[in-house]
Amino acid sequence: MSEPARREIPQSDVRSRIAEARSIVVKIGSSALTDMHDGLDRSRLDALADALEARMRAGTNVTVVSSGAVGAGIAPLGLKKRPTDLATKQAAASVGQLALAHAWGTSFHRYQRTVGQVLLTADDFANRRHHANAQRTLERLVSLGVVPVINENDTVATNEIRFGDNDRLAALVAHSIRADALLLLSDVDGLYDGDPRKVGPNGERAQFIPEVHGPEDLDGVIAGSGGALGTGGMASKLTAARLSADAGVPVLLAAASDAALALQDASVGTVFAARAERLSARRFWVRHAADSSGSLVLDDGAVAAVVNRRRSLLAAGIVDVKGAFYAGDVVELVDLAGAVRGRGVVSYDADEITLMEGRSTADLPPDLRRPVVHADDLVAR
Ligand SMILES: Nc1ncnc2c1ncn2[C@@H]1O[C@H](COP(=O)(O)OP(=O)(O)O)[C@@H](O)[C@H]1O
Ligand SMILES: N[C@@H](CCC(=O)OP(=O)(O)O)C(=O)O
Repeated sequence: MSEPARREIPQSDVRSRIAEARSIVVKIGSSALTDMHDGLDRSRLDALADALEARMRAGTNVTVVSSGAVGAGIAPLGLKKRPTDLATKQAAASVGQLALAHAWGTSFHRYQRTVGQVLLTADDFANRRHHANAQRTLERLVSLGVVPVINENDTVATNEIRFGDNDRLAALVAHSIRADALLLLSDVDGLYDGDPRKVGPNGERAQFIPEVHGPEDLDGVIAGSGGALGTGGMASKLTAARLSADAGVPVLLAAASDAALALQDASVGTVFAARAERLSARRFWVRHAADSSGSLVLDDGAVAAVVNRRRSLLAAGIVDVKGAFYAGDVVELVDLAGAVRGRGVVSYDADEITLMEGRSTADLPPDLRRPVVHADDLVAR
């Protein structure tokens, strides 16, 4: 059978920016590294290490986020398919992570390159001290010429091992280490307007989207689920790409089998342009990294003021307070219909806001006249 024709992809500013990035985060999905029956695919890891090493030799700092621990634990545990219950998933991740880290070490050892394992949870980005420590470790590893290989710390993940978390984790890492580009390598060669595995009744196939510059380019796009090895599918990649674009980091989504070209000149896959105006580190943290500890329900006037006019939130527009939180915590700002319209850092404890809600500033005692959420600490959805 002849090779399918390579797609013609025009060069663009976003692609040049990714091709010339001095520091990149490369996230590799489970589906690109593991096979249900044979576990880790060593030849695919070797090919990825070849492409990553070539980019490092060209002068780029590379940080890897590697999924695949659960997938790599399936065969050694004698399981027939990806486990669905949390305890077995965590057991598989525990067994598989050791194999995964070892496999990366072996692949890079062919170049005398050392790898360092870093296990993180998204929660670590919500905790400023953990975040600062992780950031320092990652920067030090890179300055020592070591490839950090990051994965979610699955065995301590408190909720569950959510599919696709590593896409988000990779975007948080890219922001944290101030990377110039994020590459998401998967088993699909880019973004399509629908699931590329599906064929319509008249043989219609999903259309490839080479560049995304803003939400308008995603109109009508159906982001479907992932493969059998269990992942977040396209939806989690789009969320991660948006998060990264907010942070000012452009994204390339490509097939891991195209890693050599993706890393060499970004001439494959879909690119997501970064927003020209970056969110400040503080607002980025409020929107993406911090856990929310509760919520404030706002009346329509308050929603219009904070969402449309970017004003501070005053007590007068609050109709309800939910959850136990303290001054300095991040809360969700919810409208009367229950939709989340923003997030912000509160200046008061939940108990105090309960006493203040609905009251105009002039009616409040002098020590409670500051806005409940200052405009600088508030991000609209
Ligand atoms: N709109 C879409 N565009 C591209 N791929 C899609 C889309 N919707 C669903 N997919 C599927 O998402 C899968 C990639 O996601 P996933 O399996 O989570 O990868 P990974 O393991 O790399 O995180 C692809 O196999 C693809 O079939
Ligand atoms: N931490 C998990 C992977 C979670 C995840 O996000 O997977 P994927 O969507 O394949 O990147 C593992 O190593 O199996």
